[in-house]
Amino acid sequence: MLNLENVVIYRDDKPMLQLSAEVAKGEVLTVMGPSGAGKSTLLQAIAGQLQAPFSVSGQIKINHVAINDVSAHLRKVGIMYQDALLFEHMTVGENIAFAMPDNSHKNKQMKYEAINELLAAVELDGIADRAVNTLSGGQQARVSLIRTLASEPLVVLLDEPFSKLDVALRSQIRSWTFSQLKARNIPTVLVTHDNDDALAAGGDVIEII
Ligand SMILES: Nc1ncnc2c1ncn2[C@@H]1O[C@H](COP(=O)(O)OP(=O)(O)OP(=O)(O)O)[C@@H](O)[C@H]1O
Repeated sequence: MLNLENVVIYRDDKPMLQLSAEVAKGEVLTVMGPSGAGKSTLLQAIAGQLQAPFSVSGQIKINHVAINDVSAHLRKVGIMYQDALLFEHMTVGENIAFAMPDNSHKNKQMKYEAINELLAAVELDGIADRAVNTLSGGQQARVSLIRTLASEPLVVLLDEPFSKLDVALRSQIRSWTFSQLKARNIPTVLVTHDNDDALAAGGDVIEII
C-alpha cells in the first residue's frame, strides 16, 4: 500500500503541489494535470529522489513505512518512463537479470527460467538472447515492463509510459501493464495526459492544477 499524507511539494520553498491519497495493493492512482504542474516531480518525491530546487513535506509511506526511514537501495520503487531506457549493449535477458534482486534465485539456470516465464507473459518467448537494439519499439516497451517487474518493486510509478507507442500497440501494452501490476498486487501511480490511459487504469483519478 502507498500512502501520501498531506504531501506538499515545494519549488524554491514555494508550494507547487498538494496531495493526499491512498493507493491499495493492485490499484492504480492516475494523476493528470497541465504541463508543468509538477506531476513528474511528484513521482520523484515518491521514489525518494527529489533534488533541489524541490523539497517535500508530509509523509510518503510504502506498506506503512515512511520512505525517509528506508535507505535508497531498499525502497524498491520501480519507475517507467516514455523511453524504455534499456541497456543497449546487453541482451534482453541480461537487462532483466540485472534488475533482479541478488538473492531472488538459487542459480543462473533458475534465473533464466524465471526470465523466460516473465517474457512469455507478454508474448516475447525466446528472445532472451537477442540484443536489445534489434528489438522494435513495442518489444522494447514490453521488455522495459518485464524488467521493472523483475526488480520485485513494492510500488510502481509510470510517467507517461505509453505516450511514444503507436495507437494499436498502445492499448495492448497498456492492458498488459495494468494486468501484470494487478496480478502482482502492486500499488501504482500513473502520470498521463491521456484519458484513455486513465480509463484503462480503472482506479481513482486526481487532477492537479
Ligand atoms: N531542475 C529544475 N529546476 C527548476 N525547475 C524545474 C526543474 N525541473 C523541472 N522544473 C519545473 O518544475 C515544474 C514541474 O515540473 P514537472 O516536470 O514535474 O511537471 P509535469 O507536470 O510533469 O509536466 P509535463 O506534463 O510537461 O511532463 C515545471 O514548471 C518545470 O519547468
